[in-house]
Amino acid sequence: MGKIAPSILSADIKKLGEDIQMLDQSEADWIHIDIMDGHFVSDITFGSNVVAAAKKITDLPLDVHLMVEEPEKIITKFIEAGATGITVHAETTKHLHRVMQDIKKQGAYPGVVINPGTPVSFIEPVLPIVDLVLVMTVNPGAGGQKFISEMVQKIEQLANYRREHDLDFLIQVDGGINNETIQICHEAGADVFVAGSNIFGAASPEDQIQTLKKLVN
Ligand SMILES: O=C(CO)[C@@H](O)[C@H](O)COP(=O)(O)O
Repeated sequence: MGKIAPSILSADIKKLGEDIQMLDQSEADWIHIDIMDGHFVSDITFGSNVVAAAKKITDLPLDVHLMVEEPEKIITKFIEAGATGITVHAETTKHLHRVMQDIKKQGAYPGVVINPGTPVSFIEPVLPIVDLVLVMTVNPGAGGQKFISEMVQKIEQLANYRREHDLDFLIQVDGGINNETIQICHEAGADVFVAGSNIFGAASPEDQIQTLKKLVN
């Protein structure tokens, strides 16, 4: 069963609460929240207060994607705010293994993210202890970019690794996901599909979530 995780980066900030409530009533499986610090990526987005506010109005899992330097300094704040899972870029910390352990210890699922320029081999040592691997299919920092098709082989590589080593982490993809690329990623072995502009730019976001879900189920 493929899971759809709409990214609220593309929601209408003027009515973020309403958009989150709309997702809550839709067929979305998770809500994806992009946290940017203005250092690892150039933009700045939400803080843990947004996660805490979302938690009050939805029962959907809150999937927090940290695009921040030194994520170890802020994971506790986001978990206390209600994050169900935290994904951390492998490029942002010298202590990736410890951060994954700490996220788990604090009761959230640990996820590791790799940029398009980072190979799967870089995160092999943490694969046995993560619940999720996010393959960025665009360079992080903004919604609405074009899917980088070379990333499909990374999804296949991870799916093979998972099978060969009898592991059970989920494979998530993020960036440029639409009706066509979602099927390519699904066939390659991805399980969780983040989509921002494709959902919030649609005439009916609820219908588009349904369409994406049908394509992977
Ligand atoms: O993490 C990011 C961007 O850095 C994403 O979650 C985007 O929000 C995806 O947007 P679309 O490519 O689906 O518009």
